[in-house]
Amino acid sequence: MKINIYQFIEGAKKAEGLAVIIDVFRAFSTSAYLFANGAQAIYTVSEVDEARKLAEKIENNVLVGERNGIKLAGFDYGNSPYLISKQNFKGKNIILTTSAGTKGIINAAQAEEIITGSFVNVSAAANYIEKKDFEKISLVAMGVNAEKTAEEDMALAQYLKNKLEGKENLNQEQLRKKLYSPAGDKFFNSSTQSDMPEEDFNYCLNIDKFDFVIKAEKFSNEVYRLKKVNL
Ligand SMILES: O=C(O)[C@H](CS(=O)(=O)O)OP(=O)(O)O
Repeated sequence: MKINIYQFIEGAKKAEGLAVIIDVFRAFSTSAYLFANGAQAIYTVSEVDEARKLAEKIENNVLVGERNGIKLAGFDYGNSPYLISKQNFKGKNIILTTSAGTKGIINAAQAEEIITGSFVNVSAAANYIEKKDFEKISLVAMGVNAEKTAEEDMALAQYLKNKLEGKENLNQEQLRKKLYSPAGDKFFNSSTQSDMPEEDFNYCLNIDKFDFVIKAEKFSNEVYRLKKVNL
């Protein structure tokens, strides 16, 4: 198995074999909490207008999304795993657009298969990858706004690579210490607590809270559908 680590949209475009699109803070941590709280499917789109248009076609939908971390006007929820974890989404179809994570999925069209990457289900992803036995694994760290390295996304890429290669990893305490600052700074700003609450930091770094994988499948040219895969 050959494992490559890529970054940003260009990295997603290069992804081959099995692609893991990584967004720890926060899109794919939030996605896991959405599925854990009953979401039926998550439709990911790049652009805000596309999300609004899709909402006219998909029944029983809930609009979730942000730009610069702040909930979008007219959307039901922002991208906070903590706030999402307080709601029941049983049977709901989520329409999700975020600054980095959802764009990565749309751009990984050359990959044979796409799953999401976050700490909350990293061991499930590793087990899934081992079972699937692809020759090429592409780990794509989406970064901040898909254009600047995010330490937490690179940390997940390295953690997953280490796991697949049977190497030692940081424990939860060490990981939280490493990512507290500057990576986690955005969660400790008193003026943005309603969009990026401090609880999000630990919610995103709760290693292996969930034992399912999130797989992305093409729904239409501009839309991928995420589904929960139990191992
Ligand atoms: O909502 C988030 O935390 C981020 C905002 S940004 O990329 O850091 O500007 O969006 P995400 O797509 O979850 O990385």
